[in-house]
Amino acid sequence: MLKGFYNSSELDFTIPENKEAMLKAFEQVDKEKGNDYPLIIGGERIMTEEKIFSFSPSTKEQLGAVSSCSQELADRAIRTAHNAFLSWRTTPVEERICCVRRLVELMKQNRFLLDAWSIEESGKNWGEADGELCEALDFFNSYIMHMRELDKGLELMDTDEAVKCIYIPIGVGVAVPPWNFPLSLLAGMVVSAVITGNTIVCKPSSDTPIVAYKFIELCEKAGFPAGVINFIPGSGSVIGDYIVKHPLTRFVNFTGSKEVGLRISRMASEVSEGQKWIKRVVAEMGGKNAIIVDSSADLKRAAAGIANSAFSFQGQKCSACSRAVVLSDVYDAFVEEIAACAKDLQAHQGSGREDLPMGPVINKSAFDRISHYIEIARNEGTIVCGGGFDDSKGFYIEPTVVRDVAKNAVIAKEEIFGPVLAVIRAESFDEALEIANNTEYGLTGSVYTEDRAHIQKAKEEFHVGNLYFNRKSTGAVVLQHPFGGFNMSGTDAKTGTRDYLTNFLNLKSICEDLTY
Ligand SMILES: NC(=O)c1ccc[n+]([C@@H]2O[C@H](COP(=O)([O-])OP(=O)(O)OC[C@H]3O[C@@H](n4cnc5c(N)ncnc54)[C@H](O)[C@@H]3O)[C@@H](O)[C@H]2O)c1
Ligand SMILES: N[C@@H](CCC=O)C(=O)O
Repeated sequence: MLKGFYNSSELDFTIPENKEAMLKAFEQVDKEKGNDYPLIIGGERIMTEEKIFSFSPSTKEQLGAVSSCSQELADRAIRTAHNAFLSWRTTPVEERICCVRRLVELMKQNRFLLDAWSIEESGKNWGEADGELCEALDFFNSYIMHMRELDKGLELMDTDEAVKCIYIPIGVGVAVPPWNFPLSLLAGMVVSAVITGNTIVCKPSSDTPIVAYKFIELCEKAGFPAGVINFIPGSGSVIGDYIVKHPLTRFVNFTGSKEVGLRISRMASEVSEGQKWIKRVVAEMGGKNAIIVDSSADLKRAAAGIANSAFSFQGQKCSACSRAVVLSDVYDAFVEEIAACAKDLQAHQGSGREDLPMGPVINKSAFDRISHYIEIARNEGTIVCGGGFDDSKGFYIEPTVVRDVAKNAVIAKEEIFGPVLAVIRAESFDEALEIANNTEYGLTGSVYTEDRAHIQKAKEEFHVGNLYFNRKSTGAVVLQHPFGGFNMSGTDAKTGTRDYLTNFLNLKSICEDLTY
């Protein structure tokens, strides 16, 4: 069934033409700086008095402003999406797919500009930004393939009656993505909704609204009818609860923190006046991911993989490793290796535009939260590398390695979402597994080992949605490593898969007695 699907390849920025194209895209970003972006409801562009300002985390420079949606306009967006649903739901699947295919082409044509805006707003480096664009393309291509299959309905038993069981769309969805994958996660939410025949109201993160707007503009150009995709940046506290509780909202697709995910889940379970359905919620949330380093592991390889998992994009991936659980007999040797990797990264940190291995964290509030955890770390272990932070020019935090952290320490239990790694000692492989599982989360995990029996044991007992061996815990690739977490990490929706699309579909079983 996967015949014909291929993963998109990331650009090689050592090729001069690619580098030049990227620099040109930054020039274009500079020209566009300071622009004002509207809401888009039913194809209409609406400017509001209230604004959300986007800032570069690398330099603190203001990049532009987007209109901020009120509850009244959010109501209009949901009603508009509801009206658009009445015709979009019966639009043939191949017509919907045509729009998505045009979107794929438009994304490719606008690749450098999308990458550049993503770098500017989120502080990621070039490779991370382009990797994200590839992930978005992979989502689209996988959803095209899955939708064609789903459109055939379920295979049923032969009978004298005419029977079929078909997938039908369910209604208006609300997409609430995070800022850390401002393009791929938002785009995946939008396209999974509309390719299945639903309509969507998208509320981007207030940290990355411009790259979101650029994507929605391409959706319009791709030919999705007005009202099918609506764009309403807004504050979570002003319109967040409102759009979740709205009686015409049929499903909510959320990715973000545990706190907001649980709030959405609670709000969505309450029935509003006039509501005729049980709302569906996809909520992909945080992690406190562990990588186990076994006695038999290649320590250099483990340290390199863990440094990449813990510090790339400044530890701001839900899949990032924030706990290294290391067997006692290799503990000291491993700490030396990981500290050396972190020191090397520390020397290569700068703005997103400089395209270095490490950049800034997203904003002042993240900077304050992470630096607060570093202060806690000083009392909970020994910092062997990093520990410094500086927000004079942008929001920079050094890659920080903390050794001798107890398994129940605060920095071993809470999601920090920054470049801070706790190194925890385990006396046996069984204890290492117990420590790895000892959080409320269950998103990603990895084990570095050459012991087959330990690999087998971890396959059975390491309870995470994405488990890896002898590699980093980040960088899931669509349809190679379907992504989604257990426990408080979320609903395990596994983006990119056929199962994922069924979150947004009903199955209708139809039977006709032919003897009548
Ligand atoms: N599991 C995954 O696949 C995955 C992927 C990326 C990020 N994450 C998690 O996301 C978090 C970081 O992202 P973040 O800081 O954007 O998370 P967040 O929870 O602060 O915000 C996520 C989104 O929710 C919106 N929001 C806030 N309050 C709301 C409300 N009351 N109602 C509706 N929407 C509301 C925000 O504006 C934003 O668009 C981390 O915890 C990270 O682990 C998880
Ligand atoms: N899917 C991404 C993480 C997304 C969350 O931030 C990875 O596998 O690294």
